[in-house]
Amino acid sequence: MNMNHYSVVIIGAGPAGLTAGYELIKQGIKPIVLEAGDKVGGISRTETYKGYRFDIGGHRFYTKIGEVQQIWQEILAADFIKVPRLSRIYYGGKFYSYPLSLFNTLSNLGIIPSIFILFSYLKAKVKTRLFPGPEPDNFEDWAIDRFGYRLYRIFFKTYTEKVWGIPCSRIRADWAAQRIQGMSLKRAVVNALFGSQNAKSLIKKFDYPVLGPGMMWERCQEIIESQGAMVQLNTAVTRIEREGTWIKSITARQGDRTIQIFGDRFISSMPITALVQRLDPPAPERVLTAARSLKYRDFLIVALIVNQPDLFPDNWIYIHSPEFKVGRIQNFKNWSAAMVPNPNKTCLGMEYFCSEGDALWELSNTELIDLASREVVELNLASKLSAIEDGFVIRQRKAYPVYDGEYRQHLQVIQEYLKQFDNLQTIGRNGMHRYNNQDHSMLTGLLAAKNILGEQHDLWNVNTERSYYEDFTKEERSSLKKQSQLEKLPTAISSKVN
Ligand SMILES: O=c1ccn([C@@H]2O[C@H](COP(=O)(O)OP(=O)(O)O[C@H]3O[C@@H]([C@H](O)CO)[C@H](O)[C@H]3O)[C@@H](O)[C@H]2O)c(=O)[nH]1
Repeated sequence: MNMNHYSVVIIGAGPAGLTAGYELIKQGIKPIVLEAGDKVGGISRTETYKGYRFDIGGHRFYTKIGEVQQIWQEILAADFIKVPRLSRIYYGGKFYSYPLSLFNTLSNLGIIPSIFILFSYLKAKVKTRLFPGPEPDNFEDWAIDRFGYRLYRIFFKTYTEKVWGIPCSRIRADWAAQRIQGMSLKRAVVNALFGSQNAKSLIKKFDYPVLGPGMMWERCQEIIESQGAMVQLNTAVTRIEREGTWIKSITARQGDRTIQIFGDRFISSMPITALVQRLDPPAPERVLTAARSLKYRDFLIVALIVNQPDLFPDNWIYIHSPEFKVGRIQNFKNWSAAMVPNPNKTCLGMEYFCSEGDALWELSNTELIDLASREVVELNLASKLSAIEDGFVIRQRKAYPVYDGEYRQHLQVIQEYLKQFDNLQTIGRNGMHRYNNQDHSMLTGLLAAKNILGEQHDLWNVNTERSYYEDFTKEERSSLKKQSQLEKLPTAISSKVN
């Protein structure tokens, strides 16, 4: 067995792990990064099929976190493009602009249903004013309180249930509080009427690496390696050896080789459940039980190559209608023209939310490509089946940590146990079982590295203390703009690499 010692060992080369590595090398520490997969970027990687590039989901680069914006600029400044945001919701045979536009919404819904929606909204408002109760703990009650039943049914229930595969009444309100708290009907109407005149508005343009999000992480890997640190791919952690509450080493499989890596400090972005289950000697039974009880939602994407140049103008479309299994459709050339090798063709990402082992997950690739092809034609987004030339399937395990009724207490048990380990920090989406976006995952990686350098940050507060929402005030927007102009100046690291 091969054995080595490193001052810092990082598990996972997704956005969180690589950000930790990047910060450490900037400060002169050379960590080793171990990645189970064959490429870097985690869920933010870019896959390629016959020259067509696609995301696992869609990855916009926008953030309110100055430090993250700075890292993006340092790594990729010249290779970002500005992409206009356009997305719509498909429901009941109609397309709704998103964010909602008053005229489009009213004309799609019709006057009478719109009046019913308004009354149901007012009913919810009157109820919460006259009979204020405790904050609802499930998503259904949370959304009805804020939007009224009818709006909830059209714009939240069906899509949310597709994403999570469980009824909205079984999803904790924490999820909504983290993702959609800032929205209200009143605000949607003000936005629709006054657009950018409104104090806060959703971003209309976002940054995107010209070759997809994976480009950011491949470049980050290059920078880390150019400074003498190592990113080892195809390296799956199989055991984490501990002495009490001190991690001593990690055993990993690299093809048919087994390696053991000793370290002083460990940072892990692997799923927190797997981390706990790989501890040796094993964690206490109550911690293992908690780990077995946390759940994930999986995801699969069917990339369809269509022999038509322009199918629709959106970056992506949400498919709320329950009669379609597809949840969201990405049109990658509308993110960056360089994502498709032939401008006369289109590559769509048909996204299906599912759970490993369920009927969708178990379909063969051919069946999935047939299903996606049929659905895209029935949605009138592609003209005919014969226009679909080819397809490719990617299955992504553990795409989303599930916030069901019990997750909090299970996570608490694991968190309390892991907090006793002085040389281990968990970061990132699955590393903390928190539905982070890329920027918040990166921030946990950045702060973990800073902790190693002597600062003291509580990673479990990230995303609860820093705002998630993608609406920006004019002040926030102009401060980030100023900052990114400053950051276009080469820094020590980016000038070395470029
Ligand atoms: O045993 C294991 C298990 C996993 N890995 C690798 O760890 C990487 C984790 O990356 P990722 O799942 O992408 O998670 P991370 O928190 O670093 O990144 C976040 O970014 C966004 C995302 O891009 C959506 O916007 C999201 O918040 C998080 O995904 C991955 O490469 C695994 O293969 C391992 O090495 N060993």
